[in-house]
Amino acid sequence: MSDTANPTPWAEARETAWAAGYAARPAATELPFDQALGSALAAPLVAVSDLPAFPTSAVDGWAVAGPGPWRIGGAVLAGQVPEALEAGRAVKIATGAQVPQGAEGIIRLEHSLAGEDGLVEGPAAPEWREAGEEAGHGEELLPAGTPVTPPVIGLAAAAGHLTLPAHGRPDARVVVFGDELLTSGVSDKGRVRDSLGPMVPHMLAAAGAETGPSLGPVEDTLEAHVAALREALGAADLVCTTGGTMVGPVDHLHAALAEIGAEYVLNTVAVRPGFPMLLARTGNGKFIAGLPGNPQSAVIAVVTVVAPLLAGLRGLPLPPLGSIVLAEDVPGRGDFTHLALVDPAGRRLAHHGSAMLRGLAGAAGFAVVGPDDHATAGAAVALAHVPGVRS
Ligand SMILES: Nc1nc2c(c(=O)[nH]1)N[C@H]1C(S)=C(S)[C@@H](COP(=O)(O)OP(=O)(O)OC[C@H]3O[C@@H](n4cnc5c(N)ncnc54)[C@H](O)[C@@H]3O)O[C@H]1N2
Ligand code: MOO
Repeated sequence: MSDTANPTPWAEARETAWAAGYAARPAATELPFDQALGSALAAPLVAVSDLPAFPTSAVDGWAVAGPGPWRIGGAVLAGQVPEALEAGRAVKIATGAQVPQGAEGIIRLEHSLAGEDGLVEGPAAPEWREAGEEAGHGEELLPAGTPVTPPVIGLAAAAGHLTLPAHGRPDARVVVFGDELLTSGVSDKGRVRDSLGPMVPHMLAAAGAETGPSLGPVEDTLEAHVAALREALGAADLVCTTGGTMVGPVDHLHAALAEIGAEYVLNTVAVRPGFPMLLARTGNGKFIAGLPGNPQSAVIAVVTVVAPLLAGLRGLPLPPLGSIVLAEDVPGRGDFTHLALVDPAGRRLAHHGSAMLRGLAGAAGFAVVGPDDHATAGAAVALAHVPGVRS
């Protein structure tokens, strides 16, 4: 818990948001692969058969038994169960086919000489994968806690599974506040285009949430804010609001949170930009992340609060920070953390004002300059990734 006079240090805010999500993560259930993707294994992954389940040819060739030359008889294709091979016999075998019992070697097709006399010759070697070579039946393949990535799904399928024990994907919705916002056309006469409504849902999806189109812009009255929050919370585990985090004449977020009985997990963070962000929890355990209205500050709130919270809700560890070598000096921001936009070469981007998205659109992420620090060219500093932005 914090108050605006006592903002939470940035690193602590990430951990607090993650811990709140982890404590509230749904019970693990057996989920189809596509729903388990992006979560963490809630139990070890175990092989349901030997892997491979039978000796499997690694090449296209001739399986042979006994001393050569060998008399050719038949073929064994992938998917078939071959008969045992007698000494002096050769059978054509495909890569991936089950090796017949009694086979002592396989001659690669390109190394073989098959004559019109029905005999084949060539160097025979045990070019197959033994049953259980990769894993034995019942063996633990991966420990609980392993992030479910596409290769984990492939391995699970190979090992005989149809589902994985994992934490389901949280539902998240964006609610955009602000009478001044337009959803089409160009900014003019005091009205500006809503840039957060079209952008933030994609970041939530990249951070592991199930999401849909943003709601709003919501009228700048307390009643409309409360109604929009209630509507979004009816369908979501996490509601991300944009704007209204400060104390301007039409900033109703704090009053709306009080009205619905939500309690702060975090209220302001010692970071620039992004200071007025917040995280609150409702009486029935749902979350509201208040993203500041300035677009870059809103993204910093996604990085600081929302991505760690979603990781916790999926049973994953706190998203790790990367690292980047700076190509130029980056000043600190006093006793606040400074999140500075840098490109992949470690150069600061122009157009990095908190109301701007131009720098962010070309960035590798945010270089982290800690409180009371000043980072110099050549220094390696932490890099905070933006969900959906590869770096
Ligand atoms: N007296 C003070 N005023 C402000 C302070 C402060 O410390 N004292 N902090 C500034 C900081 S830092 C930020 S960040 C903003 C946060 O304001 P709110 O979260 O209340 O956001 P709004 O006032 O609603 O909007 C701010 C700004 O962002 C534009 N905006 C809002 N939503 C969108 C959107 N969806 N798409 C595009 N642009 C958006 C809005 O038009 C405003 O220009 O407060 C400062 N003020
Ligand atoms: O912190 Mo505000 O979020 O600087 O623009």
